[in-house]
Amino acid sequence: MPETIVKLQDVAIFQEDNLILSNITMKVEKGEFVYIIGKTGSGKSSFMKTLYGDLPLRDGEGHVVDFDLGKMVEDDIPFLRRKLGIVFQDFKLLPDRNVNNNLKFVLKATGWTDDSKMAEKIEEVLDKVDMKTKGFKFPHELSGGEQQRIAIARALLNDPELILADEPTGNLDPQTSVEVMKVLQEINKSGRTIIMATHDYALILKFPQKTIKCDNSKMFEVVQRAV
Ligand SMILES: Nc1ncnc2c1ncn2[C@@H]1O[C@H](COP(=O)(O)OP(=O)(O)OP(=O)(O)O)[C@@H](O)[C@H]1O
Repeated sequence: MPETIVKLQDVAIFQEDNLILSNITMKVEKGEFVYIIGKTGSGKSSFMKTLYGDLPLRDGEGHVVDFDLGKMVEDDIPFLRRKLGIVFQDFKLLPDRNVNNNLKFVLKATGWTDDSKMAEKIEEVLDKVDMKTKGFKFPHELSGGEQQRIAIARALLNDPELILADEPTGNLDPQTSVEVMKVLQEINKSGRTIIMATHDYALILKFPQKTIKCDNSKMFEVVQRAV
């Protein structure tokens, strides 16, 4: 039996009073890799924000991992986020501390206390993104692609059931984008579910996966060649 990670039924998404997307009905099963595409302003980020609880669900039914978005209150949001790994276009690393301490900060904030277990986990996630030797570097000492790998490592810290990546290659050159995509693909192959918003169509063609388009306030699956 497939395990459903995201289930939306007749969802409408608003920014303030503006309807951004409507009639969204979809399921994402465990292990899937799904692209969300669409032109600027079509609602990709609003969709992602709804999934990670940054935009409240006002209309329809939505389940993300084992959270009912419609019943969630403010205090539930951190618990939802612990089940998610979120990756942004602009990396969002803390500039005042090195990679190890960026990762340790997240572990501590999510309840980890044992120093040796934290060190072990940090080594494990850095290894997954091929950055094991860069733990003592500060963010400004890393390239954009390396910073994004660290951001992906950070997203893996709490073994998330779902990774939400909003334009993860938006600030990267084409070659570095491909390298970051390979990392995401490896992570997906190890069984993790990934939803990635992007407008990089070249990347989608290179790494074809299920693709859902936001257009004219609607979301629908597209076949690759019609992208
Ligand atoms: N915080 C906000 N308050 C009000 N309106 C917003 C807010 N954020 C986004 N919007 C509006 O919602 C619509 C969808 O924006 P969204 O950021 O979801 O699109 P997007 O597809 O992610 O675009 P991009 O590719 O440029 O990131 C746009 O019309 C935008 O102006």
